[in-house]
Amino acid sequence: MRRGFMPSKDSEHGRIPAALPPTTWYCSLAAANLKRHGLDPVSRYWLQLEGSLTRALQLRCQQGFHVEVAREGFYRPTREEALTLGIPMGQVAWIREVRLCGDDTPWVLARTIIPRSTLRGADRRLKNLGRTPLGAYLFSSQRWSRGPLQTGLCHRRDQEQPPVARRSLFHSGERRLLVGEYFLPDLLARPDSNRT
Ligand SMILES: C=C(O[C@@H]1C=C(C(=O)O)C=C[C@H]1O)C(=O)O
Repeated sequence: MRRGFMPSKDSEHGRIPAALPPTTWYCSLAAANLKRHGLDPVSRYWLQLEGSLTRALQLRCQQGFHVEVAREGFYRPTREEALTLGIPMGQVAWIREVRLCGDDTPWVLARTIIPRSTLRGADRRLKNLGRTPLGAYLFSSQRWSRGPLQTGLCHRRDQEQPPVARRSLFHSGERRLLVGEYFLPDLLARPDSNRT
């Protein structure tokens, strides 16, 4: 196994970052752009895209789209994530980390933090998504809506890790969850990447 990577049972590519890179979050694309001048047009496109990311990726696939679950379970969010969600420090939450793959290639890494208080009633189903994309659940529901998108600049260890990310809170009444989406170089390098 190459250092810093884990093997993937499902992917033939063997280029899958095991851990998400540390990321600095900015309240807008404009704020992030002040730090990293000249964010390229393809990154800007994905960072600002409205609606379901799953759906947008599915539209770019020739052979198919699938979700690979890297880990799912009750874990402790970071302090910063707990603050962003307004949950007590140290309280465990349901954490889901996945790879969104187009044509068998990982295109996006996603990390979702779901507080325990969100896992009630019908939303208990959020623990049982498995390979069903979270976007299919959130965007088919009338109850859930998305807050503003933050832009993340990633501090990567190597060129195979995602350079940029975006993050937003989803709300349903008092319930919240936090979705982070990290764009991998294979997606950003596609010639049709920012064509709708
Ligand atoms: C929020 C969405 O759901 C996507 C699917 C995810 C999952 O299955 O865990 C995670 C993040 C998203 O990119 C979306 O499609 O926009």
